[in-house]
Amino acid sequence: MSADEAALKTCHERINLSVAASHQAENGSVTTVSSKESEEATYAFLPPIESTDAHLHEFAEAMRTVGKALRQVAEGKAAAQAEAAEWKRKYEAEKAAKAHTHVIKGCSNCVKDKLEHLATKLTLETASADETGCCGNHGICSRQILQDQCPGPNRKSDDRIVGRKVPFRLSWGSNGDKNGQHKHDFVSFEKGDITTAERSNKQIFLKWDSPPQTVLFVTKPNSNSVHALCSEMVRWLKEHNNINIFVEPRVSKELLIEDSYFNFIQTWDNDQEMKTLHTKVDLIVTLGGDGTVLWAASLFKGPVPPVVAFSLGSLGFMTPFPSEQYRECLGNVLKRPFTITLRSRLQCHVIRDAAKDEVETGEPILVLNEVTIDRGMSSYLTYLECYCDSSFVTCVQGDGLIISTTSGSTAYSLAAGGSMVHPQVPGILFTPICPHSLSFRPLILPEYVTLRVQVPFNSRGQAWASFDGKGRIQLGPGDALICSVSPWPLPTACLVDSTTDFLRSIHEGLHWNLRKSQALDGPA
Ligand SMILES: NC(=O)c1ccc[n+]([C@@H]2O[C@H](COP(=O)([O-])OP(=O)(O)OC[C@H]3O[C@@H](n4cnc5c(N)ncnc54)[C@H](O)[C@@H]3O)[C@@H](O)[C@H]2O)c1
Ligand SMILES: Nc1ncnc2c1ncn2[C@@H]1O[C@H](COP(=O)(O)OP(=O)(O)OP(=O)(O)O)[C@@H](O)[C@H]1O
Repeated sequence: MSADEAALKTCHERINLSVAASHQAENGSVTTVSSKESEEATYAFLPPIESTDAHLHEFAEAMRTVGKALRQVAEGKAAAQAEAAEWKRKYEAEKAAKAHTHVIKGCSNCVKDKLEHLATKLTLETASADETGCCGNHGICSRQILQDQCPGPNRKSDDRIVGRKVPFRLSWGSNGDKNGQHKHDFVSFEKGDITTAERSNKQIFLKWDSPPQTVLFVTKPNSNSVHALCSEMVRWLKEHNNINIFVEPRVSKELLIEDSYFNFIQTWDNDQEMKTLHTKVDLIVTLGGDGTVLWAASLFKGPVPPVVAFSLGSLGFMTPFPSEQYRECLGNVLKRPFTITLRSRLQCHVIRDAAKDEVETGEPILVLNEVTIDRGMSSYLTYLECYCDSSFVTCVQGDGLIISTTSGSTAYSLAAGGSMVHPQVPGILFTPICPHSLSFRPLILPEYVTLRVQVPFNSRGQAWASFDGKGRIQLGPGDALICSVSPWPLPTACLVDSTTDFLRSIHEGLHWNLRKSQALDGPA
């Protein structure tokens, strides 16, 4: 072997070592090596080569540059990961602090004590009604909590418009009741609002303690048939049931232009007033398709009153009530117990330049169907790093990713190959959009996890997040989206029950597994 060949071999070996070190660095161990040490190591691997061969010299220089570039990439990634971990820690701390404040603000003692009291009653008391009208068995009454509400800063001004919400009770049933599991499994209240502190896996029934007094109408815009039905239903509810009516500001104007008869309807003037709607409204009626239910859910950033969704769209997965029979349907819902589906929602935070900035303290964006991160107008693949709690899930390379609720499983996620999931199943769907990989199957994760989707610093393109198909937000390298299940689900009234309604929607809406039956004649 000549001196030049020997020098070239040494050079190759050292470059391989350098590349291996960079790979190791990418896998996380780089955090133990300072950048200076790393720089020195690179030069130690590749000392200047004394050679008269110009090509060999050029080659060695090029390889040194490659080694340096690899090191820089690995170090950049490791730094980003370290900073991302730090930001997640801050985020969790902030969340914990907020939760603590919330509990204190919400007069934790009275609510918690009542819940504990009610839970004890659930297990101890007999089925006979007590003096508050609560059976104390197989359910929770909102009455005690409502009667004992802590005075809030806006209490007086809120009460001026309409009275308090009427109390109701939730109960559940399933064939498995005999095994006693129900003792640990209940839907809870916070000042009369439905939450999923402990999610029920049973069919839930809602029973008013006294008839509802206030109904909010949410209607699809620009539709004559919807407008006509809305005005008819408002009249009927007022005249036959003496119900207070709330409508959106747009609808209020339309109804008042139509007839001064509608002077009694109420609306809101600004976001602040809108935020207190849940304290005044007993029931929401939607007139439209699934998009109108999504819209209604988006008006409530916290607790949502039960929704009765009338179908005036083409598909209607979440709109089981036939609008032609509104008198019968509304009459039943106002007077009799009815079954509800608790549809979980996702709360999303966009964190800018995740590795560096402080936690965004803004309100979360709530979605009922899904949050989508896609490539927008870009013709490049999206490149997204996904984490589930502190575990790395995968890198998405493709058109994007859908993080969906079970209610959204029949929407965009389904179109991208995700499974259809019953809306009461507690889970989060993780569905890639056109992944450039043969083995990227969709996942369903448990409901308690927090997902983080991050655009890495070395991503070629931008990414775009959209929420229930609306409100697109651009995500640049370093930005991240944090997503977890909200404590505020959307309770939707069922026409029959949760499962019957779900199966009807996939049969009628999608013609699921519709196939002509085989003829009897044929091979024996
Ligand atoms: N390729 C796709 O299938 C695709 C693409 C974009 C958006 N979407 C869906 O559209 C939703 C927004 O709905 P929109 O009405 O405001 O927009 P839209 O008017 O464009 O309607 C989209 C369609 O999705 C249906 N849909 C909505 N939610 C559904 C659900 N939970 N289950 C079954 N079908 C559902 C609607 O009935 C409608 O037919 C998004 O949340 C997303 O899930 C689907
Ligand atoms: N109250 C509202 N205010 C503003 N926009 C609304 C409202 N209700 C619905 N929309 C929007 O109108 C669009 C159409 O609504 P929706 O999906 O209910 O009707 P549709 O398209 O006729 O029904 P389907 O989707 O079943 O065919 C949706 O994008 C939705 O976001």
